[in-house]
Amino acid sequence: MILELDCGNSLIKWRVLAQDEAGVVAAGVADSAEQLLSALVAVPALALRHSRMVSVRSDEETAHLVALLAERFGVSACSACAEVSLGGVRNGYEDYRRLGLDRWLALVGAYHQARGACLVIDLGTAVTSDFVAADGGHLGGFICPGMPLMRNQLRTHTRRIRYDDAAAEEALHSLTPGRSTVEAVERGCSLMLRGFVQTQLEMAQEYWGADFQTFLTGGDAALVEGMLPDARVVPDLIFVGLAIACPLS
Ligand SMILES: Nc1ncnc2c1ncn2[C@@H]1O[C@H](COP(=O)(O)OP(=O)(O)O)[C@@H](O)[C@H]1O
Ligand SMILES: CC(C)(COP(=O)(O)O)[C@@H](O)C(=O)NCCC(=O)O
Ligand SMILES: [K+]
Repeated sequence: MILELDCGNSLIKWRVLAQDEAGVVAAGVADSAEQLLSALVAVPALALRHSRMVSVRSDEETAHLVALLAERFGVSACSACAEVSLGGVRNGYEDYRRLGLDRWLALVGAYHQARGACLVIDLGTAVTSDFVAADGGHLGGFICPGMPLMRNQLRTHTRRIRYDDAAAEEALHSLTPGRSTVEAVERGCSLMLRGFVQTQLEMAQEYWGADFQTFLTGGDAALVEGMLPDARVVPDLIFVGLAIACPLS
């Protein structure tokens, strides 16, 4: 079996594939390395032979996780690293090592599936967009705060914005003007994200007309899914790129 990990700033997304990479045996999200280990131990008949991972966390935190996996399961994880080009895509950053590895793998995965120009939007702790031209040239992208960061900034830097997570979820069932603090904040932040996404779409149209595909991924993709009926929602897009970055043989 193969263990795949995507360590974002908020959550570790994990899944276990059958040895032939054909199917997903188990999958989940974990808050911490400890929670990940408990979830893995609970997978029936777990027999890990390989592991690959991508992390945007600190080098220390990533190394700690690699060490834990080696100790507990005897696997040495392949960690995706920065590259100038991969899977037909050329990294567009001035310094290719500075592009977030999650962005890199998501856009490599998207280009692999689109085989043409694509716009990749990842809604997690941060929201990122990346533009890849039909010839595989990465044009660059944008980073802005995601939903968790926007709401926490408001909660932390004001005196009277206070509400719990359950109320937040409820508030997003509509986007009409808020009639309570929680509705006003959650809907306001959600509209900011939609405005960002709309701008990305317009920019892609300026570059490529109608000749591109939009990919949505990340834990908060559902917040904007409705405004992009033609987008491909691919929750495991980073894992598609990860398999290209760390092939088994
Ligand atoms: N099972 C879950 N547990 C917690 N948050 C979740 C879950 N599923 C989706 N989310 C949402 O995903 C967001 C985090 O997205 P994610 O793409 O995992 O971020 P990151 O890659 O930065 O860790 C959270 O803001 C939350 O709204
Ligand atoms: C932009 C990010 C913080 C997004 O992280 P995420 O929301 O997926 O946890 C991450 O890709 C990152 O640390 N990037 C390095 C800076 C850059 O891409 O320019
Ligand atoms: K992200």
